[in-house]
This record gives sequence, structure tokens and C-alpha cells, in this order.
Amino acid sequence: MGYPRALTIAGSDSGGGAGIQADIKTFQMLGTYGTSVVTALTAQDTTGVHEVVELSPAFVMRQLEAVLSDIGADAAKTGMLASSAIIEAVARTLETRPELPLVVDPVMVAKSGDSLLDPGAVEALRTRLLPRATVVTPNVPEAQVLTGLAVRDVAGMQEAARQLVAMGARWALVKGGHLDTGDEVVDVLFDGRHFELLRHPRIRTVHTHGTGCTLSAAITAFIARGFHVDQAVRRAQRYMQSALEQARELGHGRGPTNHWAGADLEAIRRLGSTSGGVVPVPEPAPTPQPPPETWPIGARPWLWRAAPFVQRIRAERPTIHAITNLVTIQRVASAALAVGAAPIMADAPQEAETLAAASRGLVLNIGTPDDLHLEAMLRAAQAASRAGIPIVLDPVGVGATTLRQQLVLRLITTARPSAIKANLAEGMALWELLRARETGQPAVEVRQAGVEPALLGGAPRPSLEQIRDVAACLARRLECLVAITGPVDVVSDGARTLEVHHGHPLMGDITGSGCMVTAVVAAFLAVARPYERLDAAAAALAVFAIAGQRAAGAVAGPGTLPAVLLDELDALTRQPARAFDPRLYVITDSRRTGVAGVVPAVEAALRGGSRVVQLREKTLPTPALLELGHALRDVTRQYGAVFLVNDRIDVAKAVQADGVHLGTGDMPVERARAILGPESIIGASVESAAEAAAAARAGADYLGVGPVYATMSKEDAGAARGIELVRQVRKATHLPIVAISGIDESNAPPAIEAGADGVAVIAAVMGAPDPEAAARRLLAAVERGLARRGLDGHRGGDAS
Ligand SMILES: Cc1ncc(COP(=O)(O)OP(=O)(O)O)c(N)n1
Ligand SMILES: Cc1ncsc1CCOP(=O)(O)O
Ligand SMILES: [Mg+2]
Repeated sequence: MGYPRALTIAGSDSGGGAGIQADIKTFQMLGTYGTSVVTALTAQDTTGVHEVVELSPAFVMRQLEAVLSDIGADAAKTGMLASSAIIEAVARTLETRPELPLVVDPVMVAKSGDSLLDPGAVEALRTRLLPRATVVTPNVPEAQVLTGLAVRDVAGMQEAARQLVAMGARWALVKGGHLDTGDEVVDVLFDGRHFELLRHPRIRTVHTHGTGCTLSAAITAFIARGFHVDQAVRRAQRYMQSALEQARELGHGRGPTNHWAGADLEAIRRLGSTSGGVVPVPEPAPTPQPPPETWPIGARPWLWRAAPFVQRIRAERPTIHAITNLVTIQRVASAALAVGAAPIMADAPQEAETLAAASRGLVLNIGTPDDLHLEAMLRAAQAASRAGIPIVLDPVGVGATTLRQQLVLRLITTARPSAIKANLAEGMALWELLRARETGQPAVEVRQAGVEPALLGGAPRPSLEQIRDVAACLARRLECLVAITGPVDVVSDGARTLEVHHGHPLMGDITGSGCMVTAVVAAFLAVARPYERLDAAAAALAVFAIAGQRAAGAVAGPGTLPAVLLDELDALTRQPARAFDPRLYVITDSRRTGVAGVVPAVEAALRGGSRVVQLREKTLPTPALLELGHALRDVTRQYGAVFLVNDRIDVAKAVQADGVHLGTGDMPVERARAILGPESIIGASVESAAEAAAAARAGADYLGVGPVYATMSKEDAGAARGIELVRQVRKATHLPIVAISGIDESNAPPAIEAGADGVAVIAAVMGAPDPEAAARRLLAAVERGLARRGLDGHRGGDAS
């Protein structure tokens, strides 16, 4: 339950590098649940295929029916199909599932040269499977066999792709690795109308066993996770590139690619330790998401957002290796320490690799460059890259000298940073540097006075929109997060761009605040799963900015600011705000449970995973409401859940609830805020995009969006508006939204896919015979919706 499901129909490779084994490893790595239908068994290793035993077509069919009828699949692929009878069996069974996306990897010959498809079966592949294919992924020899063309160059590949689509495949990806195109490989992707030439560097390795299987499995996994085919292909290619780059010695022949590529190796290691760990999901490339995300209202949403990371930093105390400048080294160490990380400041080249590889995050700050720093940084960066440890690069004063430019260029070409944190002048200088390198033109000078931003000739400061563009373009170009700090901090992964509108001008009057925030970003990235990295970086910037804002408000001047800033960082992260996890929001109804049944039912829902509870009792007298409120406050605290009261600000205050939920007929949000103060959570009901925008302006912290489906639980609920309402509201706001009204486990996923962050329910949990099981099932349904929406933080709303 809750996983995107990917199915492979292929042959077994006893050597584990190709076939079913490669597919399952890839599926697992890329965040999908893998199932398999075996067509043939091969006695195989890295030197070749020694024997093949085909399974009967009837048994292939039996496996396929078993998997599809029980587990189901969100996407499937075919690999070695061995014979026309097996192709026929597979094609016939798949006819009953026309909606299932199918990637056809037309496996014919192994890398060792051994045949994996009966020559007579090519026609069956062409006529029975190609018309059913969502994507067909031949290499050049396979494309030649399928089309009868002699493919000698990219134009030939394009012609082959055209014919494959004419044979019925929806897309064709013709892979150009076999052609001699020098240091670059060109693949052709064709959708029947447009060609895309996908270019990537040729990786010179003998360890290419299973590349076709792995690539097609990766495409299948991304399609299963809901990515559009061309997005899936690009992401799969990145994974494939890393798997080739990181391949290691194995066996005596052509070894396998490294299916762990991109994995959070630290997390895998932790899985074997007594402290447990997390399941790694490799970093997906971002999908274009133009509108910037802004959380303009107060610090609370950011503190909730930061809470999971802060909790992990305090629990795991990640070691951060920092090679930083001589000016601010102590402040950098103190900042990392203040948020709960364990800094190690070491810049001797001789120990750089060992320390970097043993850390959870690496800070590279080029503020005072010399030969020793330079060598240490390069060594540490390469060791961290190899071990998959996040690197945060602070290109201090990169516009100022050629030495700094060369150093940054070497760092970003030899090791891939996870994030770059720059001030505006540094961001712009970096942009110019890359542009100049690519076009061969001299860089426009972006002068920097010392390391402070001072744009050429007193040019006006770029607009926020331009800064966002610089961050997003740099992030795309460098394939890493780019944060540009200033009065508004902007951070982008190239697709999503977030802004932090906190901070204080006094922070500009102390030296090293930028270096400190880089260390804080590294601490957050150290505990973030790869797909959470943008959120983690933004949360780090926000925590730092909020601490700065609070500290600056409390000091007489810049002299004491650093000390108070550390106190604030410590305080903000030592007792982190409770995370507002809106995935399953449960609302009480004593008409369904009886008054005595409310608390047990809520506790069951909490055991089932709910982390927000609302006391909503329209008919109970106030004394009974207070009594229930006290009991619910206690039980929700035990589970670390948020407790809110519907309508009644007085009751919320009296029972020390975390906040209230208000509708249009209730106390206006601004007035409630004035009464409850800045730290209370105030939710607002909205029925349109305009109401959502107004509620956000008024200071709401989250929105209840409905009625989505018909309900029996609220007499005065209007007509159901469907998930289109959620979609519209999602476009209008970045506040967390919960979909409400008539939600159950069957209709929750589409509401989530439309952009809701969670669901608010009465009947589905409080009316269920077993509220704990019901909550668990509903949460799984929400997770399914979130998984389909993509694990990279895509927030839904726009269907593309
Ligand atoms: C999470 C959530 N969303 C919407 C509502 C409805 O609030 P309101 O419109 O004020 O209606 P009543 O619940 O007061 O009848 C809600 N309670 N919770
Ligand atoms: C409180 C509320 N506000 C809009 S619909 C609704 C009731 C939701 O209850 P159910 O989940 O049983 O449909
Ligand atoms: Mg109300």
C-alpha cells in the first residue's frame, strides 16, 4: 500500500547486473515497489551467458496475472522475452490492461554478444509489442534489426525513431552509445512530432553490463511515480550516468553498473546500525515549476517546516567538516554547534579526505584561499562526492580575483556540490563566469569590494525577480541548489524557487553571517533525504534569518549581535516547534462516538498516524467542551500532535490548545490573531482561490478547502465542488491546505494529487468501527497521492 509499483517482465541474470535483478535494484533505488515476471533463466556472469532455460509461456502468463490481479502496477517494462510464444503470452495478457504504461526494451543480444531472443521472434516483437509500447528503448543494433535500416549517424537514429513510432510505439528512445560520436553520446527521443537530442558525456568504462536493462527500468520507475515520459527519460539518464560513473570492479569480465548511484550511503550504513536509519531515495531532477514559493506570514510556517530537520540534527548530531576562511572560522564552528551539529574545522590536505568521508556534510568556503586550502578543498570535495556526502560551497568573493574563479571552477567541475550559497554579487559573478566559459567570451566584470556585494558602476540592485532568475538558472546549469542571500533570501533547485522574507539589516553589520549560514545549511542538508534538500536548505536559511531577526531586535548594536544570534539559534533549534503535519487531520464528532467515546477515538486516530486533531462540537455546553478540550490537549501532546479548537477562541485559550479553526461566519482571522498572539495556529475555511488569497493576507497559517465531496457530517455544507476547487486554491497560495468534506480512503489520493497537503475528516475516522485502522488506511491513501505527485516536493495543482 502506498508505493508506486513497477513491474518487470524479463529474464533472470544470475550475475545480478542485468535482467530482472538489475530492474529490481533500480526500481528499489528509485523509490518504487518492484515486482517481476521471469521469462527465462540464464546461467550468466560478467564474462557471458553460459546457458538459458526458457519458462513456459503459460507460466509467464500465470506470473503476470498473479502480479497484476493482486498487487497491480503503475508502469511495466519488458526485457528479455526469449521467444515469440512468450511475446504472444505477454502481449495477450497486457491487452487486458490497456492503461498500463509499458516500456519495451527490445533485448536481443547481451553485451557479451550472446543472443537473448530467438531470431524468429523479432517479428512478434515488432507486431505484438511495439504497438502496445509507451516507449521503446533500442540501442543502434536493435533499432537496425527492428527497422531494417542501416543506422550510421544521428540522422539515421532519427529515421529509425520515426519508423518505430510509425510501428505503433508512442515514444522512441534510440540510444546512440554504439555510434562513434567521440566523447559525447547522443540519444534521440521522438514523440511522433518532435525530436530531442539528448547529449551526455561518454563514460569510458568496461563496466557496462546491464545498461539497457537499468535505463529502461529507471524510465519505468519514474513513469510509475507519475513523471511524464520525457521527464522520466531525463531522470533515468542521469541515474544511468551516475551508475556508470560509479561502477566498481566486479567479476572477471564486463562488470555491472553501480545501482547504488545517488544513494544516501550514510543512511544505508545507518540501516545496519542499532540506531536505525532511513530508506534512501536518490535525488530526482526537478520538474519545471515556475511560480516562486513565498511564506510571507510570520515565522511559524517556516519553523514548522524546519522542525523535522531540526529534530533530526539534534538527534543525530551530524559531523560537519568545514574548510573555511581564517576570518570567521570560529563563528562558523559556533553556528554549526548552536543548531546541534558537530563541527570539525580541519584544513590540512593530509587529513582532508579521511575527515570529509567520515562526515555527514562538507562546507567549502574559499574566503582566504591559499595553496593549502585549495588542495584540502579539492581532496575533501572529491572524497565527499564519492561517498555521497552533501557539499555546500560558499564562493566568497568569487568576482574579486582570478584565483578565486579558478578555484570555484575546479571545485564545481571535479566534485558536484549539493548547494552553493552566495551573496548577490557572488551569484552574479558566478553566472558571468559560467557564461564566459561556455561562450568563450570575456566575462563582464562584476566588481566586488572585498567580499561584499558592490555591483559595477553603482548599477541598481537587481529586482527580486531577477535574483530569482539568477538562482534558478545557476541551479539548472550547475545541477545543484543555489541560495542567494540578501534582504530576501532566495533558494532554487532550478525548478522550484523559495524565498525567505526574514532577517534584519543589522545582520549585514557583522562579519561572517554568510559563512555561518552556509554551515547551518550544511547541517540541514546532512540530515535531509535527497528529495528534501530544497526544503531543508530553505528551512536552514529561514531559521538563521529568524534567529537574526530576533537577536537584532534584542541587542544595542553589532558588537553583541553574534553572541545573541548564537543564543537564538540554539533556542530555536533546541526546542523545535512541533511539526505541523497536515497529512491526516481528524475532527471530533460526539454525535458519532458519544461524548465518552471522543477521547478513545481520537487516541486511536493518533495511534493510526493522525497528527492534527480539531475539537468540533456544535451542540455541547461550554463546560463539557472545556472538559473534552483539556483531555484532548493532554492526549495530543503525548503523541506530539497539534490540537486545535473549532470556532471557539475562548475555549482554545482556556485549554491551551495550539490554535483555532475559523470559518467565514466566525471571528475574522486578524481579530483572532490579535487575541491569540503570533505563536497560535489559525486555520481558515475557504471555498475559492480569492478567499484563499484573502485568508493568507489576513495571516492564516493553513487553509481548510471544501466542500470537496458530498458529506453528511455538516448540515450547512454547500454543494460539493470536487478536486477542481483544491487545484484552484493550490495555485493561489503556498500555505498548507487540507481538503475537507466527504473524504475517504478511495477519494483522498486525487484530492492530494490536485495539490492538498492533507485531508481533514470526520466520518472516515470518527465514524469507523476501528478508528485506528481507518486512520492508518487513510494515511496510506494520502501517501499514495503524495507519491504520485512526485517525491521531489512538487506541490500539485497544475496537471502538467
Ligand atoms: C480543517 C477544517 N476545514 C474546514 C472546516 C469548516 O469550518 P467552518 O467553515 O467554520 O464550519 P464549521 O466547522 O464551523 O461548521 C473545519 N471545521 N475544519
Ligand atoms: C467540518 C466540515 N467542514 C466542511 S465539510 C465538514 C465535515 C467533514 O466531515 P466528513 O469527513 O465526515 O465529510
Ligand atoms: Mg466555524
